[in-house]
Amino acid sequence: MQEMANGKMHFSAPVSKDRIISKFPKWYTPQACLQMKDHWHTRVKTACQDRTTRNVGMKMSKVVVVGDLYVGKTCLINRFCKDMFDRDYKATIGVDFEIERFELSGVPYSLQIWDTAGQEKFKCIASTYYRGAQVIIIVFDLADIRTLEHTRQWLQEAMRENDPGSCFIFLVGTKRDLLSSAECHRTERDAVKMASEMQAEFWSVSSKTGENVREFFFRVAALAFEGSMLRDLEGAGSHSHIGAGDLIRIDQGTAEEPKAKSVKKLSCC
Ligand SMILES: Nc1nc2c(ncn2[C@@H]2O[C@H](COP(=O)(O)OP(=O)(O)OP(=O)(O)O)[C@@H](O)[C@H]2O)c(=O)[nH]1
Repeated sequence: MQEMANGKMHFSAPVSKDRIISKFPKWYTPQACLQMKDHWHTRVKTACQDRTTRNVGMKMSKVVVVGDLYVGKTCLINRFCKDMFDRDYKATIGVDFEIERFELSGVPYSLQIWDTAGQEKFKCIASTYYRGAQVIIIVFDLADIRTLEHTRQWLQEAMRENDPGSCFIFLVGTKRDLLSSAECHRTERDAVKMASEMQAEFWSVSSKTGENVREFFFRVAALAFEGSMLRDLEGAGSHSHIGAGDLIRIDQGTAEEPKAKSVKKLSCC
């Protein structure tokens, strides 16, 4: 770490090369995407070139992953964060989280990714962690259409704790490796309709093969980062500055530093 002029710290350890995002990542399908542009917002681009922005500290957004049990939430997160896939099912008890570090257009940025339990008996605990999300990822199993039908309910529950105008919503179908291309096409058509209704961006992935997983999380990181920068810029008027929003403030020697790739388990047990 390195000390800043204002007494705050930022991480000096370089972000791993495969987490550097320089070009704006593309959507999965134009029929259900949150933004069709393929470049950073001009104000964000300008702010990223500013040294003050680059040195301001670590910005972070909260991402909450919800959906029925067994749809593959944990596997999705593990494929991206640890590049691993476990065939054996272990139910999430309560919630877990991972912190994943990125560098976007030269600016350090983190996603705090919350994995919640899909099982009914753990819902009450998991839902207490929904608050303050900048991104909500609703996961369903492409091979089990009932889980797509339940996504409306998951969205309602997540939005009960959040302001509709302040969240990016993603609808993600998992296990595409289990479907033939004709089956996949049919289910994706239904999912695109659902995503449009929810004003969500749709993605179709396989955590087993890794197909589209990295692309998906890069898209999440880019949209969340840009949204958070724009919020800061809007409030930048006379008092604020870039990074004032979700900046993690770390004073020298405190234990507040989130360890990259650290995992926390929180449960009722
Ligand atoms: N073939 C295939 N199996 C998958 C995929 N993703 C997950 N699975 C399997 O589906 C099962 C459930 O995956 P999990 O990630 O544990 O499901 P979850 O949604 O986190 O479940 P809860 O923690 O109970 O909410 C496991 O046996 C995984 O191996 C995938 O992309 N392809």
